[in-house]
Amino acid sequence: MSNNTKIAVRTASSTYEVEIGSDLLPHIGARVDSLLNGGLCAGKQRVFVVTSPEIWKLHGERLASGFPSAPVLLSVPAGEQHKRLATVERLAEEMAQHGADRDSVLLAFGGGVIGDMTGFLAAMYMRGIRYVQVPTTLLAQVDSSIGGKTGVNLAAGKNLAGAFHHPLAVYADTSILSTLPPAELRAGLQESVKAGIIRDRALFDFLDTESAAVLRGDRDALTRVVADSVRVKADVVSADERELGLRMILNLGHTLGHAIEAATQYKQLLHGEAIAWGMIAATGIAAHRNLITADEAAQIERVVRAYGPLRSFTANATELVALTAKDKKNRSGARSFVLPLGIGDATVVRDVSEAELLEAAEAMMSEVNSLQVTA
Ligand SMILES: NC(=O)c1ccc[n+]([C@@H]2O[C@H](COP(=O)([O-])OP(=O)(O)OC[C@H]3O[C@@H](n4cnc5c(N)ncnc54)[C@H](O)[C@@H]3O)[C@@H](O)[C@H]2O)c1
Ligand SMILES: O=C(O)C(=O)C[C@@H](O)[C@H](O)[C@H](O)COP(=O)(O)O
Ligand SMILES: [Zn+2]
Repeated sequence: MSNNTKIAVRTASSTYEVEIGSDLLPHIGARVDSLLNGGLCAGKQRVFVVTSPEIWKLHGERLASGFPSAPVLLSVPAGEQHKRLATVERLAEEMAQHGADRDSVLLAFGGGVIGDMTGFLAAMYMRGIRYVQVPTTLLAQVDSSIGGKTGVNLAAGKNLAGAFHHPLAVYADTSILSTLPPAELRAGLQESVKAGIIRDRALFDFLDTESAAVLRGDRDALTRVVADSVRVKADVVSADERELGLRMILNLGHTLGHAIEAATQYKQLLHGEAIAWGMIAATGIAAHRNLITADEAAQIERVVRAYGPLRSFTANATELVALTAKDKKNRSGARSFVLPLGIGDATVVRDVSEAELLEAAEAMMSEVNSLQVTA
């Protein structure tokens, strides 16, 4: 426990810590009780844990063992297709039936899907209650549990309904990652590759040279990747909480990635897999514009593919470009697009034309379609 890493997120609206360690689960109850000034032990406040049956079965006992009394469980099925308003409404009704009040605290115990929905539930239940993030996937530990972006998907597009609402704290227990399916680990690592590309050359190089250790789940390698990725996210969010400028760089690969997810009804690719395609397309656009050297563009593509495989999906380029019109970064009709300038640096441009985007989407779909033929 003494070797735990603590990284602060400091925004205008709140300050909180991300604690990363390898045996945190049984200690989270005490941490939360202390954040609530003893309110749990005194029986004054109640904790509602949002989780899935699979995650609870694997790790619930270790989490529950640290709480003075058993938390109320709110269950959601696994899968991105459940990240919808209907699920959040059902959870809010269950909370009300259990007598949750404004002093109740939600705890998100799952991956990004559960984290995003729990944060949104916390933002809207009785107009806002507190919540804690206990991320159980690599993706959630390195990215989604931090920064207060909460929400759900609409049929019209990804994350189109939501709110900014920060957690009280984030507890990332890296030992939980040992049960994560390899495909989920790989997909989550794409967000760390993204963090390296936009802001941290050393992290990118580590992911490049140590990919074998990282992919076999070596504890030390993963702990370093989690801590370095969290530092990138915490720094960016602390500088621009509401995504008015700098924070948009966290969206590298997401404009086309989100379009892929919406076009495939959130069922064919994992989030990290979709943004991997998006990062390759964005790097292609940057290379065409001579914003990045051919050598660095090739390195990015190689590392993204190392954390693949990039899997095929069913969509067409025109449809994908049309879906990017719903991107939340677009303002007053102008498209915003994140491009890498090199390894460790990225920018937002506002002049990517529809034709340029279509060309990149067509190049991507030609590879996707060739994968379908050979599969
Ligand atoms: N809010 C943000 O800033 C932000 C950032 C990045 C991504 N996201 C969102 O996060 C979501 C993706 O999150 P994800 O990749 O964690 O997927 P996920 O939440 O769907 O979890 C992936 C799968 O892993 C299982 N699982 C979780 N923990 C496990 C464990 N320890 N052992 C075994 N199985 C486990 C889950 O049951 C699920 O089937 C997307 O909706 C994406 O939009 C949000
Ligand atoms: O925190 C952010 O800001 C991000 O963009 C992180 C992304 O990895 C994440 O997928 C996020 O949910 C995307 O948000 P959105 O606002 O583009 O829907
Ligand atoms: Zn993402």
